Amino acid sequence: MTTTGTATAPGGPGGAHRPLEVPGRPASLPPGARVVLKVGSSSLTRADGGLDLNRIDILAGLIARMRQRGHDVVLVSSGAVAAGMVPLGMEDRPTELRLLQAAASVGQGNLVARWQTAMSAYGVVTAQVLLTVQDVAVRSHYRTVRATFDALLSLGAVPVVNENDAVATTEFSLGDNDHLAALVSHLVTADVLVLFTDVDGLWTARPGTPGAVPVRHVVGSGQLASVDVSARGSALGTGGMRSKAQAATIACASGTATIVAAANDAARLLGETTIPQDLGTWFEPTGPHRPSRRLWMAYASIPEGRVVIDAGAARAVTVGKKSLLLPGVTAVAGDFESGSVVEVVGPQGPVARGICRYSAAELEEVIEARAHRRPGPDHVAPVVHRDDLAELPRTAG
Ligand SMILES: Nc1ncnc2c1ncn2[C@@H]1O[C@H](COP(=O)(O)OP(=O)(O)O)[C@@H](O)[C@H]1O
Ligand SMILES: N[C@@H](CCC(=O)OP(=O)(O)O)C(=O)O
Repeated sequence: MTTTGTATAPGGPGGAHRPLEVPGRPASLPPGARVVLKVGSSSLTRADGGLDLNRIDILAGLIARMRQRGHDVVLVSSGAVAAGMVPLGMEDRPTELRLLQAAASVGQGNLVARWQTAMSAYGVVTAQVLLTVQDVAVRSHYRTVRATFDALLSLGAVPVVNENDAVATTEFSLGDNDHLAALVSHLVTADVLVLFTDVDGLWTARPGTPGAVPVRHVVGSGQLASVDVSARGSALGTGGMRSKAQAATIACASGTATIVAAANDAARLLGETTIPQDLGTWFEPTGPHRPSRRLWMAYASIPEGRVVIDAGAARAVTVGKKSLLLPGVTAVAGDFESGSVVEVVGPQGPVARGICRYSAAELEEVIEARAHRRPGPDHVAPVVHRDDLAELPRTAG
């Protein structure tokens, strides 16, 4: 993790945050709500390339007003690659990793400098937080990052977060900033996640497609089954609407309400206390706020293997809220030690992640003995105890 910040903190909302319940589509941002704002590359760049300074200034002013109204705000800002393209004379977003890293290295400094200039004009202190996948995948790092965010928010600063693209590799990158914003929402126990983009929220198909209409309210990921998010995003964005729907599902599963909206509507959404009902797509939380260890296991950890289970065990784990027991395990993939995080896969796909109390070799021995109808090792412990298990939501696409 890399952090840099400007000098003086004005104080402000900050402090210990007790998560709020945000049911339905509220008429206003709940007082004291902790908000993560994510702005996509497409919303931060001008048509002719280069950063859209006007947009940054408008958003900075809105963030300052939110802080005055008592909200803690974390900003996840894309745009490093886009900001680096003009100085490096690149006309199109590069696809080669080393060129992406070069563009991001040039652009990130410029990007955060712009945010700092814009926010300090409103008296807001900003802090740059650049994260790598290891910063969230390794449990001890995850805890450290959480403590850093806590400290920054309690001091009244607005963290400006991005992936540390200069050192990210394709194998280990966090994917896209929608996913990063959902992870950051977990890290700071956000009440609301706002994903700003270049369209008015989620539509039944890419806006402009004949018959496509906006979806204003989503309750549960089942509703996403009939929505087409397959069209790719803008020339500068990475994940399109699919990654936003997935991020919303991940945030909502752990108590964070999510709105996907056009950055053009930022003033209507954040400038007043009331939230217009005809704007963006509101995703309702589908579960309560969860302890950070479970969130880390489910969404941030990198599983070291897979434990395949039958339909009965999948039901016991998901519907019955039970521990995973040995008889339900049908196969194992990967070479992991006991105590590793594994993905638990049912007949319909992944259902949970958890800490496995057996090594892959021990589980294989049990499965082998069962297949040959001979007595197996005398194990009694659950494969994954309920306390070490985190269910996964079904995500869009
Ligand atoms: N069902 C859909 N609803 C809305 N937008 C969609 C849909 N399917 C694809 N898109 C595309 O997703 C794009 C936004 O994603 P992206 O370009 O990655 O934005 P950002 O840079 O803000 O992350 C929109 O410009 C739109 O064309
Ligand atoms: N970290 C990259 C952005 C990656 C990304 O997900 O971009 P976007 O789809 O525009 O939110 C950058 O700053 O350019």
